[in-house]
Amino acid sequence: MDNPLSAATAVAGGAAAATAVDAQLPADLRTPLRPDAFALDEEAKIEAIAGHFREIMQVLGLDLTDDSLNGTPRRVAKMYVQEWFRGLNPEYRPDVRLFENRYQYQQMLVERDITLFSCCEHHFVPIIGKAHVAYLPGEHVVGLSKLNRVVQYFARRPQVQERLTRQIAEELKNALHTDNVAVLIEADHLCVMSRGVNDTSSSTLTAEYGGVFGQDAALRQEFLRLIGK
Ligand SMILES: Nc1nc2c(ncn2[C@@H]2O[C@H](COP(=O)(O)OP(=O)(O)OP(=O)(O)O)[C@@H](O)[C@H]2O)c(=O)[nH]1
Ligand SMILES: [Zn+2]
Repeated sequence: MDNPLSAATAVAGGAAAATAVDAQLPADLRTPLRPDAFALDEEAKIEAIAGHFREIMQVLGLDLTDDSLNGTPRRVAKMYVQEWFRGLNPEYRPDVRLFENRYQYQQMLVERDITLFSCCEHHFVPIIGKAHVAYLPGEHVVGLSKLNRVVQYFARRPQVQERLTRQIAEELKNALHTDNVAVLIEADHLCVMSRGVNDTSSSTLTAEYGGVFGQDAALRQEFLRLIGK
């Protein structure tokens, strides 16, 4: 198949858009993207991926005239572009709305058990788990759902759990104007469970403690207690 990026569907400005992705994060935390990451629009990406996935199925020997298999290449392509890897598109970066902390709430706020669905960038199979985030409010508080949305935005990419954890923490620090942010992720990696070592009982925990969470062991303990650890 021809390289779809050399086709007439390529649009000017793609390079500029790609460098804007994760620009708010330190360079070593940005998801590695090609400069032409946005040269194709969503529909062109779905078409191109469907074509490639059709070839994979054909190489595997599957009969694509079968009415159950026939729609699979496009189904997978749509799932990749619009669902699993939606967080690669900076148009979906959540707008984190802050409110004035009129009630002078000073204690830790914890959003726990946030549903986490991501994809292992080494094997392209799911990572499934929970994220727990906390922050100490200053002059502002955040709309609760925005915490979940930030988790989901970075999760919906090919990922390693360490980078995902730090991306969420850095984004929240920027958005909430405070370093006092904690993120803990516990997740099952299907690449560990379903292949390779085939271990279905182990899980992976990662954490990032910013500001006073990094300095104050009692505060960290309180966070861990509140999330049931
Ligand atoms: N650090 C880290 N490693 C991960 C993550 N997800 C998957 N991996 C690991 O990435 C590694 C890739 O190692 P390779 O030896 O190149 O791949 P492999 O031959 O498929 O490895 P096995 O899984 O041991 O069969 C594996 O050890 C995976 O368990 C993650 O989020 N963080
Ligand atoms: Zn993996």
